[in-house]
Amino acid sequence: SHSEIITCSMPTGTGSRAETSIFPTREDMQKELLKYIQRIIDDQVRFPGFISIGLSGGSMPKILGPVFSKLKIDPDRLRLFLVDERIVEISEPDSNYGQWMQSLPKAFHACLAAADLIDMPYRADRSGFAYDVGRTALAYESKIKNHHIGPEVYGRFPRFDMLFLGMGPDGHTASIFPNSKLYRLKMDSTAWFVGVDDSPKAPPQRITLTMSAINASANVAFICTGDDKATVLRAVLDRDMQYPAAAVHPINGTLRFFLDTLAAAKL
Ligand SMILES: O=C1O[C@H](COP(=O)(O)O)[C@@H](O)[C@H](O)[C@H]1O
Repeated sequence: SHSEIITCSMPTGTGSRAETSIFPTREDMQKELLKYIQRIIDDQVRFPGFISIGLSGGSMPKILGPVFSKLKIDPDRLRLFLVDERIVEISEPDSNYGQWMQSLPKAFHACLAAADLIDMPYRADRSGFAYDVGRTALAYESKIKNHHIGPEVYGRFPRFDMLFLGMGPDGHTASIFPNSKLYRLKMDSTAWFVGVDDSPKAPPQRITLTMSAINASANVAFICTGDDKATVLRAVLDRDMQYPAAAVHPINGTLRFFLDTLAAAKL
């Protein structure tokens, strides 16, 4: 039926399971997202330090942004980070940061301040491939580390309390694209963020959290909507590794899928 919320625990192909929920309306999805975030916050708020949340762009800010207005948390306890960013002016619709600043309630704008650390001179220089995206990524990573605003660190990687990922119709997640050097050659080594200058989806220049850092997170949730995702989503849940989204598998954390009925049509 298209009118009920379906939640089940799906095998992910490696023996582990991911909780998958299918929502008939955006409002239903937002209610469940609120419960999910609030539950983790209530768990974490007892401990000192910040609660760190990584946010993706694309369609996500409009879905997840309004949820923050109903959260019960002192915004001073939250730190919001961008999972990936496109190298464009903040005022352009492609800017993930710009989109979040439009969708987040004002009380949470300062929590996203970490995104301001993305080096503006590179972002502002529009002369084609003159940017050094690698340097931009490294500068962002270093600033997060040096300002001590980052997530807790376990070993070499950040451990976000929550990480929200999207998935493109081509199976990319964050800005890790299928067939890219980054994905094929596992070029992320121990980096938290890396530069991408061959994104097949415009804009071509981006920075992205690496797969290793993604998989070090405590709670990872995908938010996928729209019928153009249905075929690939089926393959991702079957762990077809040609798709970067299929490589998301937190080493010591939870994995959750929030889907609308269109994205879930082939499950
Ligand atoms: O380019 C990007 O695409 C993905 C998926 O976006 P969506 O609009 O299909 O939901 C997004 O998660 C990522 O942050 C973004 O930079």
